[in-house]
Amino acid sequence: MTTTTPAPLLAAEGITVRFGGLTALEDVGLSVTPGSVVGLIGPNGAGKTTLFNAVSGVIRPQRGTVSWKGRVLRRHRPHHLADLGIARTLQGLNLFPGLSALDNVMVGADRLARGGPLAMLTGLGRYHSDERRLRERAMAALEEFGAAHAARAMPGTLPFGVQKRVALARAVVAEPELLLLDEPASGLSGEDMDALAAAIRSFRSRMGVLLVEHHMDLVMAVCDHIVVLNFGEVIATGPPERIQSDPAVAEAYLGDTEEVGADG
Ligand SMILES: Nc1ncnc2c1ncn2[C@@H]1O[C@H](COP(=O)(O)OP(=O)(O)OP(=O)(O)O)[C@@H](O)[C@H]1O
Repeated sequence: MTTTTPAPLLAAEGITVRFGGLTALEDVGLSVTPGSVVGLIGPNGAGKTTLFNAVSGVIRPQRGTVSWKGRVLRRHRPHHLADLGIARTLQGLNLFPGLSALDNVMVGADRLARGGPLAMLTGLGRYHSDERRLRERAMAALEEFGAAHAARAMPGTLPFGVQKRVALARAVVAEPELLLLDEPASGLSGEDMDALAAAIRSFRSRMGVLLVEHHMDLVMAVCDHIVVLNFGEVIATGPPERIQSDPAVAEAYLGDTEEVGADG
């Protein structure tokens, strides 16, 4: 029986990033195929955020390429991601403080709106013809993440865990093909953490996921494939079981505040 690996949605190859004399990444690669959850882990300062930023177009590597569906992205910037079909959540929540939770999610649905974000917010353009559809879709996204009760609330009045659910709803409401998650578990505990794990697992049927995360329980529970960085280089790749028993990974984490196989 032959199995064919699906073509990657996202492929980063040979990424090298230097900040002055410091090499943050040296010849690093990873890929995310449709329906897979890829974890990017490593001790503090390993280069995870730098790679996330290179993939997102926040920084431009000195060497290497980022490809989307086989096409090299030469000058992409973060604001191009939505049009490509890529969504991301950042360590900060980045919710608009003056908009209700529902309106925040509707802004995320902008890719589906013909009127664009400005038209949607100001009532101009085709806002009215699209509004009900978008509102329903945004509400469904809030429901999916257990935050429908917060729809009318301003983000600042909501508990942190609910704000994170709103941010996640905003990221996926436009049905991206790839979701980039930067430390989504930070600041979460208990029920919120379980809900996040369930949500990420459920994404498999709809999109690929790249997860940068310190919380090892979450990484091991939801990832299909893990890439481990240390001092800007890939030191291990593979499924969670293999990573958990890899001596090089254990050694990299020695002395770090995070322990592989334990809570982050
Ligand atoms: N803008 C910058 N200017 C200079 N050095 C930087 C910059 N950004 C990151 N670095 C350095 O690059 C290296 C990799 O940093 P990066 O933030 O990517 O690591 P990380 O794995 O995300 O760490 P953490 O888990 O602590 O967030 C570190 O040595 C860091 O100090």
